[in-house]
Amino acid sequence: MSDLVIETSGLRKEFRSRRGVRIAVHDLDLAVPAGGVHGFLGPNGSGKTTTIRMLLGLAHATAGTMRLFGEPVPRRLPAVIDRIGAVVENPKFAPHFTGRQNLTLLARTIGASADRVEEAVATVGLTGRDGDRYKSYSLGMKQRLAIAATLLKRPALLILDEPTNGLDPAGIREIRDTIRQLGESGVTVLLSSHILAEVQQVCTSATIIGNGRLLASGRVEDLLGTSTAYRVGVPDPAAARAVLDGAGFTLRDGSDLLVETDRPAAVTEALGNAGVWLCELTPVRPDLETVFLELTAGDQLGGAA
Ligand SMILES: Nc1ncnc2c1ncn2[C@@H]1O[C@H](COP(=O)(O)OP(=O)(O)OP(=O)(O)O)[C@@H](O)[C@H]1O
Repeated sequence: MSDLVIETSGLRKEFRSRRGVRIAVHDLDLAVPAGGVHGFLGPNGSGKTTTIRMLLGLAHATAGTMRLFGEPVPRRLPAVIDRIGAVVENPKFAPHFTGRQNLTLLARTIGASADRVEEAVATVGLTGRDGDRYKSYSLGMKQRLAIAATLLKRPALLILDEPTNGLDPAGIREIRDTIRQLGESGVTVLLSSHILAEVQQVCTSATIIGNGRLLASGRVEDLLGTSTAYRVGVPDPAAARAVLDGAGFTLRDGSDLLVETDRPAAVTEALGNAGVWLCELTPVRPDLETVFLELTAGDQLGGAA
């Protein structure tokens, strides 16, 4: 029995129109392990929403197979849907009702108890603002209420499609903190986004797609790789540059003095021997954005043909 919460194999989606066939999702093998936050990353138009819509039975797959909690979907979706919460499109809430009233109504509809409303409000950090009318909420609060609504049935899998779209930095941070806490509480979160910096801070694993194709997948640590460059801080960078160059080190172009090496002690030694004293030697790891841009370089907007 697989411990993958989401699994697709050869998943494909073609859109046909008079202009021809557009392949939005291209034989995609997706593997999302249980627990933690899994980033589903790709540029605009790379097929993230289409994939999510297929997983949730909102769009038909042209080919391939999908499993949620080990069950083949869409055929067995009714058996697992109660374990899944999703924010895919803008949810509809009554603008004149408070956040709490909206959640209470929803809880009654799905047969969830009043404690769940309390719990969901607290989890998304809306306690204290849940008595305010929905129409007075900031975009970030609206998005958090949408997440709270999905938590009423205590899902084991939460699928969030671009939850920070249109939010300002404060709103992004609010959602990020909420998502991180959910991941830490044991919920598996699939977080689709094209905003890398923010995703890097919450994801434990990630899948990167471009033009509907899988480009890379794995633990964020592994996707980033290990650092092979160090930032050198010295009072006289020109002198240090000359010393390191003379000692045969590879230096990167740029305003910072960056040296590529797997022997940082040798940098210290070379500079010390020349009487140039370090005040900083910091490993520089590639960030997810760099990895992402390298992987998706050349991808055009829109699906592959
Ligand atoms: N109903 C549709 N008919 C035709 N083409 C579609 C349809 N839905 C999506 N597409 C195309 O499929 C491709 C993938 O779109 P999708 O919305 O899945 O990408 P995305 O990665 O979610 O992008 P974004 O980050 O902009 O939301 C795009 O080229 C899009 O234009």
